[in-house]
Amino acid sequence: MVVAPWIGIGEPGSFGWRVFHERHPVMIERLCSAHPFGPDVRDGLSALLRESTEGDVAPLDDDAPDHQVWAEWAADQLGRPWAETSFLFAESYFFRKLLAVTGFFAPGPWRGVDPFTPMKRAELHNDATAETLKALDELPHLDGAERDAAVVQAAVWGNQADLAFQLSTDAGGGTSGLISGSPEEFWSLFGEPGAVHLVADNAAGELAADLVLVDRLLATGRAGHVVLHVKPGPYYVSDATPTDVLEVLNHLAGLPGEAGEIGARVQNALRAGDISVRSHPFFCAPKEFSEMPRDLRAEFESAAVTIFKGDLNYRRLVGDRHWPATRPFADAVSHFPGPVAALRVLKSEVAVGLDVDVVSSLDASDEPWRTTGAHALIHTSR
Ligand SMILES: O=P(O)(O)OC[C@@]1(O)O[C@H](CO)[C@@H](O)[C@@H]1O
Repeated sequence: MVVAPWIGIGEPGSFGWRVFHERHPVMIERLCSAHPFGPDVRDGLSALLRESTEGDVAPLDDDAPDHQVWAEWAADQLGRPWAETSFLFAESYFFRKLLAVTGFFAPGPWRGVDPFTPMKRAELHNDATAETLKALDELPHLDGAERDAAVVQAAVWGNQADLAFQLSTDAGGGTSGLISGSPEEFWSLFGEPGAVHLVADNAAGELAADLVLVDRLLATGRAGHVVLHVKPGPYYVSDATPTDVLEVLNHLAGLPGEAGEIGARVQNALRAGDISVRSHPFFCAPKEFSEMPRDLRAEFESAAVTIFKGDLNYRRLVGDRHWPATRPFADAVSHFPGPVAALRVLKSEVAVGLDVDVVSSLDASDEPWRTTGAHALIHTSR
C-alpha cells in the first residue's frame, strides 16, 4: 500500500505551521490572562513557544508518572528541529510540555490542576451552549427517526465548539452541512444491542451533545452498555477528562426540561453500570490508532460499534497524512478491529472518504475547506 507523507509543521504558511506560529501564542496569552502564573511559569511558557517554533525537540525535564512512556514516544524525535517533526507528534508533545511548565505533574499547589478549566467552564456556561441545551426540549416532539437524526447532527456539530480551533484564523463559524455520510448511515451500523464505545473529544458543549447521544443509544436499545473514553489529562485545550465528564453531567442534570431528564438518565446509567468511563494513557499519545497497545485494541475488538468524535481523533484514526481525499474510509481504517464511525468537523488538512465530485467542487471554491470548520462528515465502516 502506498503510504502518503505525514502532515508537518515546517512549511511556512501551512496549517500546521500556523497552528504553532499563530494559534499557540494566542492560546498561551489567554492562559496567562486566565491564571495568576508566577514569573517562572510565564518564562517557561515563553521558552516552550520559542523551542517549538525555532528550536530542537528537547527531552521532558519532569518526573511525571508518564515520563517513561513519553521518553519512548519521543525518543526518535529528540534533537531534531521541531519543524522537521510531524504535526501529530509536535502538537501532542507541545501540550505535554505545557502541562509540565504549569506544574500539573509537580508536587505543589498546581498539581493536577487543569490549566484549561477556565476556558472549558466559560464555554459550558456561555449563551451558545445554553441555547443548544434548551433546544433539547424539541426532541420529545420528534418521531423516532427525526430524534435519531437530530441527536447525531448535534453530536457532529458539537465538535465545532473547540477552543483551540476558535483561536484559528481559519475558523469561519458557519456550517455548510455534511459533505459526506448521513445520520441514517450512522444508525445503520447498529444491530443487535452490544457494547458501544464512544471515544470523546472536547468537553463543555460537545461532551453534553455526546452524553445526549449516549442516552439515545441506551434508550433505543442500540447499546446494551456504553464505554465513554476520555483523555487521562488536559490536552489540546478543550479535550475532555473524567473531571469534565462529572462537570458537564452535573450541569446537564441541573437544567430544567429535556436536558435535565437526559442528565438524570445518564447519571442513573452510570450508577447502574450501563455506562463506564475510561481514560487510557494512549488517548494522549502522539501516535495513530493503528499503533494502539494490545489492551486498548482488545477493548475495541469487544465493541459492537466504536464511535470516534472530532478532528484529532479522526487524524489519528485515518493517519495524519496527505492522503488523496477520495481514499476510501474503509481502507484508511482497515487496521481497526470492528465496526467504526467517525463524526468530525473538518478542522485540519487530512481528509479521506470524500466523493470525487465533492472534492472537485470544494477545491473549486476559494475557501480553505479543510480547515474552516464549516464542513462536517460522518464516516462509517463495518
Ligand atoms: O480534535 P478537535 O478538538 O476536533 O480539533 C482539534 C484541533 O483544534 O486541534 C488540531 C490543531 O490544533 C486540529 O486537529 C484541530 O484544529
